[in-house]
Amino acid sequence: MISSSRCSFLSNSGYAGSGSSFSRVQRRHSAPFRVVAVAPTSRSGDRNGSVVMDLKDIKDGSAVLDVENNSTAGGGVQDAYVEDRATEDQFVTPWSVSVASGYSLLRDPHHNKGLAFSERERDAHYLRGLLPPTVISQETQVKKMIQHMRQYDVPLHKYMAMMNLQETNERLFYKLLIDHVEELLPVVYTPTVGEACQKYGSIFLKPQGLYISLKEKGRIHEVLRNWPEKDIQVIVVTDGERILGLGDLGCQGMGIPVGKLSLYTALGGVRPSACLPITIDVGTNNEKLLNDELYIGLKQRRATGQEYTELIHEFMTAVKQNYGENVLIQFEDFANHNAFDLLEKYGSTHLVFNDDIQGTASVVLAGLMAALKVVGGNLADHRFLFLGAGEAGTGIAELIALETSKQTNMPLEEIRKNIWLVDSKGLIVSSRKESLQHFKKPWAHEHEPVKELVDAVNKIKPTVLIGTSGQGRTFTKEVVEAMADINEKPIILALSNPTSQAECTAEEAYKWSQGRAIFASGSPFPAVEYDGKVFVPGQANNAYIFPGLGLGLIMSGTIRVHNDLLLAASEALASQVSQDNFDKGLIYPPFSNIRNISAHIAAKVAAKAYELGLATRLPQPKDLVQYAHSCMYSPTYRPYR
Ligand SMILES: NC(=O)C1=CN([C@@H]2O[C@H](COP(=O)(O)OP(=O)(O)OC[C@H]3O[C@@H](n4cnc5c(N)ncnc54)[C@H](OP(=O)(O)O)[C@@H]3O)[C@@H](O)[C@H]2O)C=CC1
Ligand SMILES: CC(=O)C(=O)O
Ligand SMILES: [Mg+2]
Repeated sequence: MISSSRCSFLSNSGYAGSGSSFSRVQRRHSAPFRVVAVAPTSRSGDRNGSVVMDLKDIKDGSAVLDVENNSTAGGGVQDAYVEDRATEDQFVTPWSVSVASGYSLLRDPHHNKGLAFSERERDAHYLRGLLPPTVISQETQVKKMIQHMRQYDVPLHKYMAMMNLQETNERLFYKLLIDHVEELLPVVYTPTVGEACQKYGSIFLKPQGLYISLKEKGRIHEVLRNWPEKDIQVIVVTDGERILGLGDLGCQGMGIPVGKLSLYTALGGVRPSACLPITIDVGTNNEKLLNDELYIGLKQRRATGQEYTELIHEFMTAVKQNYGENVLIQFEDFANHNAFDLLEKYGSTHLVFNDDIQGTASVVLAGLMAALKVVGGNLADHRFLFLGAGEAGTGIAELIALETSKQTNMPLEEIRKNIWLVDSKGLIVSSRKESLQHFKKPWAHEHEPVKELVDAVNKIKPTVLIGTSGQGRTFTKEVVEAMADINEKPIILALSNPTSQAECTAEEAYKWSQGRAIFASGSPFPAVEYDGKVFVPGQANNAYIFPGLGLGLIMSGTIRVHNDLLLAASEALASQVSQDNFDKGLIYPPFSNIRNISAHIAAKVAAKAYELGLATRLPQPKDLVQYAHSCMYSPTYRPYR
């Protein structure tokens, strides 16, 4: 056991984003400057394939090269980098100065502090005159920014303002998000991120994340090396085929990995420079996008079969080569015909986690564990019916079965018989078994065919109804009323995202059950007043789980995800629900306390990983909760020397 509970691996060596290009070079203005050309070929062996050049002269923190006075093609200014004087068909080199000072410091999102630069820093870093004279604290900046955000009526405008802040001042972005998490989560995450993905082509200003398309086949290792950070701990990757409940958005799905990773940092404390959002572009089958001149992705139909498999395999191999065994790869919003196979294929060779299958399962199981404290009984006493038998539905069903089996010592096959699923063709029953996708087969029980959900409710008589269909308003009045007829306190979870795809609204669930439903949804709904009582609906979203789970895996150096780690995460989350939360009708704790919750989840996950021998960071810290806290990134500004 190590005596210290301080984080020993997530070093923030003085500056935010310690792996960034600016941290590798001397920052003081008296140090020798280098000019870096962000050129595609590598001459000097410098990182990123950059070309390092000697300078003839340095003036006021800016670099001046001795260049020949070529003929001009417009411009005519004595520009140092030849760009203005090159003829239009001549090649120019995209120069940038690689020391964060002065003007470039203000434009470096990792180090920019805006008006919070102190008087001393303004002198030391050539900022005089580049900022208005006032100096304000980060707290005041947060106050100012939240007022700014509240001025926008349109959620998408808030989203764009938040993305702009992330690209301008990363620490302020995270401080704002952490301090106002309940207000801003629906902006950077579901539901607004869904609309942002749908309109990504037209709102796209600056690229975020890394794009790997079929064009890069055979060169993925090289493409990964173009990313400026080397010390990557978490990758969230999508191929954009099932973005929330919005279908195939192709390359525009990038909003999802970007959003999920901002939650890894804000909710789970993984430092931003260790997070890498990736979109794999194999084309899209979305006709609207294929015909949209503003579409940013490959305009071709999706590659499938061997072409798809080879690209993904090259990607998985390159990730391990570049970042090692311990990098966590989170698969996000793949279509189910690929998602289960990828998880199965890479589960034994990589640290992979499918958020839609596993993260969703863990968060829902936690909600159920909490709900049973209100409703009574054990998992084995309840009967479950799902609308939707894909990644989320069958993932949740399997984890419920696993936990019930552990609690009762009954075989999984027996327990599964209490869990029923409906897909687009109706109730999954044994007569359909031959034609079912492999992940549905374990749920094909003996029963006559049933087409409609309301009939399935009346026949199966579930105590818990879970929506994972991606189809809005499918929990109709008849369905909710049937649940309320069967149960004193029906548990109804409308998990589909974004809000437009939720199986029912919070208001509908409370109204149609006469205020008796225990309700939670994937996207947030406001509180509802019914019959003089205020009901606060909870948010059953995997965002409760993946940041803490990820932190637990990273801080323990765990090399494989095991179902017991998901169960540990569920237990940790369920244990954070207080009596006060229950009194308000909540089965999840509020997001306002999420960093503390994530630390508890991380600690439980790490403890289980150590117990199973999956953790490689030894010795095991004594106090894992304290250790998790100490590993968390803080967005507070650092003083610059
Ligand atoms: N709250 C959360 O944390 C999470 C929420 N989700 C949400 O869950 C939804 C589903 O995701 P996922 O499971 O990955 O998607 P999948 O595509 O894997 O599964 C969707 C399932 O819904 C079924 N379905 C579609 N239309 C109907 C219908 N009209 N009636 C009955 N069943 C229908 C499909 O049937 P068939 O197989 O016959 O096509 C399929 O079984 C999405 O909206 C997603 O946003 C997902 C992950 C996490
Ligand atoms: C929340 C999530 O992962 C989804 O809706 O896909
Ligand atoms: Mg998802």
